[in-house]
Amino acid sequence: MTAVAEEKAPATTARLEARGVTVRFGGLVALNDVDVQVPAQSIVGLVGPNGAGKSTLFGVLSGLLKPTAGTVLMDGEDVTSASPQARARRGLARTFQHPELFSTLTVREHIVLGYRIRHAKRRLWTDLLTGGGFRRPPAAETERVDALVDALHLGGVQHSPAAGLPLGTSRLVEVARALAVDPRVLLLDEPSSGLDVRETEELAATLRQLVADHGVSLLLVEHDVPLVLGMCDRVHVLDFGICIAAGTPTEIRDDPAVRAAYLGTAVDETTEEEPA
Ligand SMILES: Nc1ncnc2c1ncn2[C@@H]1O[C@H](COP(=O)(O)OP(=O)(O)OP(=O)(O)O)[C@@H](O)[C@H]1O
Repeated sequence: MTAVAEEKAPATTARLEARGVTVRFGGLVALNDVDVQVPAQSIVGLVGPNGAGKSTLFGVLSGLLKPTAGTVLMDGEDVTSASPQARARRGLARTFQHPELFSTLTVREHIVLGYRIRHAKRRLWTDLLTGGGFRRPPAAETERVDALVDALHLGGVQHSPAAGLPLGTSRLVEVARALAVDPRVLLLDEPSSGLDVRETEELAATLRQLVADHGVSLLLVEHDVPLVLGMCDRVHVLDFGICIAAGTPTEIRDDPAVRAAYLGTAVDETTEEEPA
C-alpha cells in the first residue's frame, strides 16, 4: 500500500464531492444543482443518456470547467478554483474517453512515466531531455510497474509501442498509467468503451481489487449500465442535467423514476434471464 493511500480521510469526509453544481452554457443548463459524493475506498458510477451532463460534471470535478454555481471539495477542502494540476497534486487523476498515449513510447514506458511523475519527476525530465532513454530503474519502481503490468494483463505487450495497439489495450494502458501516479481518486471516462466482454469483466475485477488493496476511490462515467450496477457501491443517474436518482445499485434498479426515464431494459439485463 502506498503512503498516499494509507492516509485515509475521516469516514464522513468524501474524497471528492460536487455540492450544488450548476453549469450553464449560454441558455442551456447542462447541470442543475448536482450533488455527488465519492467516499474513501469506494466506486461511484455516473450514468445517464447522451447529453445528460456526465462529461460536464467530469470537467468540473477535474478542474477543466468552472461551474456557474456550486462547490467542488477534495477531502473536505474547497478546490473549486484550483487548477487541474493543483487537483492532481492533491491526488486526483483521470482517464479520457479517447486514450491519449505517446505513439513511440512502449506500454511499459507509459506506466514508468506515470510512476516517475509522482515519485521521480527530476529523473523523468533528465531521461527524456538527454534522449538517454530510461536508465536502470530503482527496485521499487520496477516492482510497482511490474505489479501494474500484471494487474492490467499487459505482460504480452509491455515492450510494444503504443502506436497500433487496439483501443481496448490502449485503454488499459491509460488506466495503468493513471494508477502508477498513486491517486486518491481516479476519474474514469467510459473505461469499458472499446473492450470486449471478457476484457470488461477483467477490468471490473481489477478495479475492484485496486480499490480494496490500495484504498483508491473511483468515479466512473459509463454507458455500460450492467457494468456500473455490477461493480459500483453507489450510482448517480443524470437526466437533462438533473440528478434524478442516487443510491446503491439495488435502489437504482428498483427506482421507478429511473426506469421510466432511462434504464428500463438495461436494468432488466442484470436481473432477469434472457428469453429462450
Ligand atoms: N462547451 C459547450 N458549449 C455548449 N454546450 C455544451 C458544451 N459542452 C456540453 N454542452 C451541452 O451540455 C449538455 C451536456 O453535455 P455533456 O457532454 O456533459 O453530456 P454527456 O452526458 O457527457 O453526454 P454523452 O454521453 O453524449 O457524452 C449537452 O446538451 C451538450 O450539448
